[in-house]
Formats: sequence, structure tokens, C-alpha cells
Amino acid sequence: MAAKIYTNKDASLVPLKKKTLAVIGFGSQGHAHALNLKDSGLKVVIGLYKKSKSREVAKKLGFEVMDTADAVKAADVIFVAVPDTVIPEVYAKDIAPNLTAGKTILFSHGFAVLFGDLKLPKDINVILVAPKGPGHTVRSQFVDGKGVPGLIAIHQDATGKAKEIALSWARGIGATRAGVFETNFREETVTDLFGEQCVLCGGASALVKAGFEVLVEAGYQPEMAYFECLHELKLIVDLMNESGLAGMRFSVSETAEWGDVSVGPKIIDGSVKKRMQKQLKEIESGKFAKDWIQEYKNGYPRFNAIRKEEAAHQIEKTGEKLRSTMSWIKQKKLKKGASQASYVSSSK
Ligand SMILES: NC(=O)C1=CN([C@@H]2O[C@H](COP(=O)(O)OP(=O)(O)OC[C@H]3O[C@@H](n4cnc5c(N)ncnc54)[C@H](OP(=O)(O)O)[C@@H]3O)[C@@H](O)[C@H]2O)C=CC1
Ligand SMILES: CC(=O)[C@](C)(O)C(=O)O
Repeated sequence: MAAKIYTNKDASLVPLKKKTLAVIGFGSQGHAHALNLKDSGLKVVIGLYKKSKSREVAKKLGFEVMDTADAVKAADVIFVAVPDTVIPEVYAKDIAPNLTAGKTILFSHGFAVLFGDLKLPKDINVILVAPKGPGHTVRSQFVDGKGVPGLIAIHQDATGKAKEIALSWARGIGATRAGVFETNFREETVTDLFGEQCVLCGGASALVKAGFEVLVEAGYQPEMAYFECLHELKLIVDLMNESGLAGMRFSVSETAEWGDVSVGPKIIDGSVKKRMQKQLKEIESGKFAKDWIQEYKNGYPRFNAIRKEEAAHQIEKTGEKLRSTMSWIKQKKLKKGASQASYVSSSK
């Protein structure tokens, strides 16, 4: 049976109107939810650790900022918007000791609930409201009067109001303007990890880089390679988003469509699907999570080394150069050491 899509007509802000909402963390998702909820007329406080670089950013945006534990004490609904690997320690130290019966704890990804060994008391609601999009897009779409579609899930419903609260939060962040549907923590976690590793961030970056390298190594200008392999990818994916593969194929040339259907399957052949299936099993078994949590505990040695290598890739330099000389997209400046919430378009 097709999942029910909940929209604004199915969700009200009333359940949250008289509540205090705490957003723990003010990063990509945290700042977006907090600002959207505040713009929806709801009472939001921010919980951060003492030395957080986001404290000043949140204060400048009009929020009351507290230490994490105090925000949890003050709130009825607590959104844990800290990195997945950090959640267990923040939960144990600052959240769990301040959870009282009837509160609601909310996540935007189920990773910590599935793999973080959180000791969740039975007398609280545990819910998920997961926009299917990056936090900065959750905010920009809201400001533009639209919304990023999302998911809700109920892990624990101690008060009988968990779903009502989840839908109200989804409305407050604008997700029900687009539509949300109900899943469960395991399905959201596994499919989100799979998507970001094998298709979206991971798969797409690898494909884009490989195409760029093939052209540049064959002697073509890096700018040409960038245009073909990254710039135009957005335009093609936009078409797929708007009207499916058929819509994209309707719009591109016949030559491009023939290349798509006759060459594409040779580039992304059955072996890719087999590797995806293997990765899905590693995610489902918890092997990926165990390795990621260990990498965090080791201080990110592999992660930092790869990040350094990736930042120096020629495609990044080429992209920076093109974005600074040609105005075709609202540029966003990444400032070293800035908070995620300060990642705003340079045109402001
Ligand atoms: N990024 C995204 O678009 C998406 C993220 N999610 C989920 O949302 C959650 C948050 O991720 P994301 O928004 O990317 O996180 P970010 O890394 O963007 O931001 C993390 C925030 O947590 C703060 N923080 C770190 N440690 C603590 C602490 N001990 N106490 C309080 N605050 C702390 C950071 O402070 P500081 O500002 O000082 O660094 C920062 O503000 C995760 O569960 C993630 O999986 C889900 C969907 C999409
Ligand atoms: C935007 C999103 O949901 C991702 C890519 O899975 C994430 O940032 O975790």
C-alpha cells in the first residue's frame, strides 16, 4: 500500500505552540530547524557547549543560547542536532540526566538510536523528523516559501502524542509544505546511509571526479571538464527531479539520449550494483557504523587525511575559479573555522 503523504492539511502547529523547543547544536540541520521553527512562531532555545563557535551566531540571530543541559531542562521537545558520532556522549552527559517523563527527544537521522547504544527511558517520546535534504536547503527553501520533503518515524510514544508532535515539527520546519511520509528508524537510517554513500555524496563525487580526470588527463581544458562533469550535472538532475528520467531524456538531444541508454550501462555496469549490494549489507549489519564510530574515537586520522587530499583536487580549484568569474549560481563562501550556520551566500 502506498505510504500516506502528510501535508500542511494533516499537520498543525498547535501541539507545539505552548511548548519550549530546544535545538541542541546549531549546525547544518540545527540552524535550519531553529530558524524555521522560530519563523513559524514557536519558542526555540539553543543548547550548545561552552566553547561553541555557534553561540555568537545563534545569539545574533535572536536566539536564547544555553548550555546543553540547561536547554534540555527548559524544553518539552529536544532536537539532538549534533554530529551522529557525538550524540552518545552528549546524550549521556547533558541530555539523559535532564529528561523527565513526558518530554520528547527528536532526531533528524536514526544512526545514534540504532548504533549509539543510547539508554532511552520508557517514559519519553522518541521521534524522528528527517528532511530529505541538506540543512542549508531546508532553510533556503523555507525562506522561499517552499519546503524540503521529509520523513517522520516514531520509536517510542510514551504520551500518545508522538506522531502529532512529529507532524507539528515537520510543519514548523516547512517539510509538510512539500510532504512527509512515515517510516521507521531502521529504514530511515539504512536507506539514508546507503544513499549518501553509494549514490548521492559518495557515488556522485566519485563519478564526477573520474569524468573530470579522464578529460583533463586526455589534454582537455579543466574548465571544459568542469562544465561537462559537474556544472551541467546539476541541470540534468534538476530535470530528473522535475519529470523523471523520461523528462530529462525528453529535454536533452537525441544524441545525448542515445549516449545515455547505450553507453551509460557500460560505464555503470552490473559490477557497480553488486558493490552497492555489498555496501548495503555492511550498513545493515552495523559494520559501517562500528568503523565510523571507531574512526571518530581515534580522532579522525583517515578522515582528515582524505579531506586534505580532496580539498586539493584540481576540480575544486577549477570550480572556485569558475564560480568567482561567472555568476550563474548564488555563491556560498566557505570560511575556515566558521560555524555551519554561517555558511551563507556571499551575495548577502
Ligand atoms: N547535514 C545535513 O544536512 C543532515 C544532517 N542530518 C542529521 O542531523 C544531525 C546533525 O547533523 P548536522 O546538522 O550535519 O551537524 P553539524 O556538524 O552541521 O553541526 C553540529 C552542531 O553540533 C554542535 N555540537 C558539537 N558538539 C556539541 C556538544 N557537545 N553540545 C552541543 N552542541 C554540540 C556543533 O557546534 P559548533 O557549531 O561549535 O561546531 C554544531 O553546531 C545528525 O544526526 C545528522 O545525521 C540529517 C539530515 C541531513
Ligand atoms: C542531506 C542528507 O540527508 C544527507 C546527505 O544524508 C546528510 O547530510 O546526512
